[in-house]
Amino acid sequence: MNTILEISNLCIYNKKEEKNLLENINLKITQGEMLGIIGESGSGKSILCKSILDLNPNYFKITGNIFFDELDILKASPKQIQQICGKKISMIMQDSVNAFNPIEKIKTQFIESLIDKKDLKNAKNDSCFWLEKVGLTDIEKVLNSYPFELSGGMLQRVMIALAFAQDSKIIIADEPTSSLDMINQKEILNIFKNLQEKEKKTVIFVSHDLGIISHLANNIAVMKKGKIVEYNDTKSILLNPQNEYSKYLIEAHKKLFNRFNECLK
Ligand SMILES: Nc1ncnc2c1ncn2[C@@H]1O[C@H](COP(=O)(O)OP(=O)(O)OP(=O)(O)O)[C@@H](O)[C@H]1O
Repeated sequence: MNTILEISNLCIYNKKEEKNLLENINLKITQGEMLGIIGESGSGKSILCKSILDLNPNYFKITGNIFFDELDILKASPKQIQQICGKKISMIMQDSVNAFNPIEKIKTQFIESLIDKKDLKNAKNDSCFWLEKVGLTDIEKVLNSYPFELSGGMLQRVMIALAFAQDSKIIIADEPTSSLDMINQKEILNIFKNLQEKEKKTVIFVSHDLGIISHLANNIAVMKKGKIVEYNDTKSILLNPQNEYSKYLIEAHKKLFNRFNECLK
C-alpha cells in the first residue's frame, strides 16, 4: 500500500506558555485508509490536524517532518502550502463559523475554492450535488446566503459539502459532526463510509466518540496529553487494547452501550 502522508517525530512547543503540546508523534497513512484519532479533550488532536496544513500559530515551535507527496510540509513555502490546501488536502474544522469569510456569499466561497479544478458549470453542479447530499434543502437560498444567515449546523454541513466537492487526495475531518443532530450525523457518517469503501478516499477522522471511530476507521490512534499512547488497526485496539487509557475508553463505551440496551428492554 502506498504511503500518502507520513508524520515523524512531530513535536509542538508553545513558546508563549513554555509548554510541550505534542510529543514525538509518528503516523503513517496509506492511500485509501481511514485513520481515526480519538482522545480526551485537550490531548492535541486538533493541533495535530492543523499542523498538516501548517495552520498553527507562529508562537508554536514545530519540529519533525510531515511528508505529503514528497513535500515536507513543515519546510514548505506559503505558496506550496496554498497549492495543497483545499486542492490536495481538505480540512473540515470543528468551528465552521470562523472558517468562512463573513462578507462573501456561500456561492462565491464555494465557486472560488472549486474553480481551479473545475469549470464554472461543473463547480456549480458539484456545489448543488454535495449541498443536497449533506442534507441541506433550498440549495439556491443556501448558496445566496452570507455565513451569518445560516445556523451553526447548516454551516457545518456547508463545510463538509465543500470538502467533499473539492475531491482532494486527503480529507481531514476534525469532529465534523459534533454540532449536528442524530439524523444528519448518521447521513454524513454514511457518506464518509461510502467515500472510503467505494472511492478509496483517504480520511483522517477525529472524534471523541469511540462508536463513530470504530464504525469508520481502519486504524486508530489514541491520544492522551499530547502523545499517541496506542496506534493499531481498529480490531486490535477494540479487542485487545494494550494501553490503560485505551482500555478505559473501551470500558466506558461498553458501559454506556449496555445501559442503553438495558433501557430498551
Ligand atoms: N492557538 C493556541 N494557542 C495556545 N494553545 C493552544 C492553541 N490551540 C490549542 N492549544 C493548546 O493545545 C493543547 C491541545 O489542544 P487541541 O485543541 O489540539 O486539543 P483537542 O484534543 O483537539 O481537544 P478537543 O477534543 O477539546 O477539541 C491544549 O492544551 C490547548 O490548550
